[in-house]
Amino acid sequence: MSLQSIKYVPGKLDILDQLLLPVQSKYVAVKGVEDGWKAINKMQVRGAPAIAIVGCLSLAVELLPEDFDSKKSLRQEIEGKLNYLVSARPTAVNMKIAADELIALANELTKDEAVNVLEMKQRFLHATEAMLQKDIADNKAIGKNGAEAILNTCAKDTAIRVLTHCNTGSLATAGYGTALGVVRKLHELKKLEHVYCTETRPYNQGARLTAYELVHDKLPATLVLDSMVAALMRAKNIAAVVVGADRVAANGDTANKIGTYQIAVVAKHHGVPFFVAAPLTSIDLQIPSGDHIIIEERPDREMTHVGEHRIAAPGINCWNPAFDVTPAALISGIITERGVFSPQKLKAEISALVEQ
Ligand SMILES: CSC[C@@H](O)[C@@H](O)C(=O)COP(=O)(O)O
Repeated sequence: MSLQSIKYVPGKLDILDQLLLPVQSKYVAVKGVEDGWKAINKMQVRGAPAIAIVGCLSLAVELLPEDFDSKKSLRQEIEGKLNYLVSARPTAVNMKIAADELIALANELTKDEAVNVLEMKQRFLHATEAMLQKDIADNKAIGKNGAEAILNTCAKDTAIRVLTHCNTGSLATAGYGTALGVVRKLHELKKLEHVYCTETRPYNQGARLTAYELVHDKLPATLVLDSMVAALMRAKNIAAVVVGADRVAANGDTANKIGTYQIAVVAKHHGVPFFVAAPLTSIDLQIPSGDHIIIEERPDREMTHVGEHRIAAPGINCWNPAFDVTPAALISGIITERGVFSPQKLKAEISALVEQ
């Protein structure tokens, strides 16, 4: 079974259908933007970084065979299609940030008189293709920074037991993973005694995807239900929690998979450090706090059914927000490829980095 969620060569994009995992490992072709939008919306691909990469590469696949009579028409096509892709899922910011950067590039190339329409298309395609390699490099740096941060909170030679939520691994990214990259790095350093992963109802990213990755990579791991987190912290001496992010606001408030907030509350009660691991492309300095994050609500069916089998009483009302916002005050550190930031200093320190 494969752990590569995205396969791309110029003109051809295939994604591992995450709706079928772990029972079936099947790749589906994404032939253009419409396929990309549907794959993201239906969650055949999911996880904030993977959503952005698949969205942008779906546009690359569509543009490759097309001819444009002017840079203006190419620019219009790029802008319209990217904005459409942003609308597939609202909470994760990575697709929006990627779209803004690529639209800015298209604007720049349109104005540059030394660049013709063919060159403009080539330069645009290269920019989208570069996202795959950059994401893996960023994740490796996140893994290293996060492992160091967790080791720094523990006495020397302590056996590290960590808890993670949702799926943030190879399947949610171009490879290696963010929070799961931190866990992988601890294991590579021979410092990981055990990782616990939550089931992550209702879509079961933990039980289906994270558990699949952990078994595949032979990490010492145990699955727990979402309702077991407090008991787990009391019984198993958890050294740290590490989770991913869909959007981090300027004040450090973090939207992530539903259930993250209650894990952070429980971690605070037990004095367990709670880390968020995310690339800079998940950080939205444009919004002051988590109150401005749109939380996606998903169909009732994800709660009432497991596969084709109904588990909830027919007729019951459901509320199914896919994400929640963990207040910055509950977060010990935000681990990025450029270092670990305290939520309170995030905006100032990241702005200074970006200006460098
Ligand atoms: C590296 S993935 C980070 C987050 O996107 C992840 O924790 C998460 O919440 C994914 O939600 P999903 O609804 O599966 O796309």
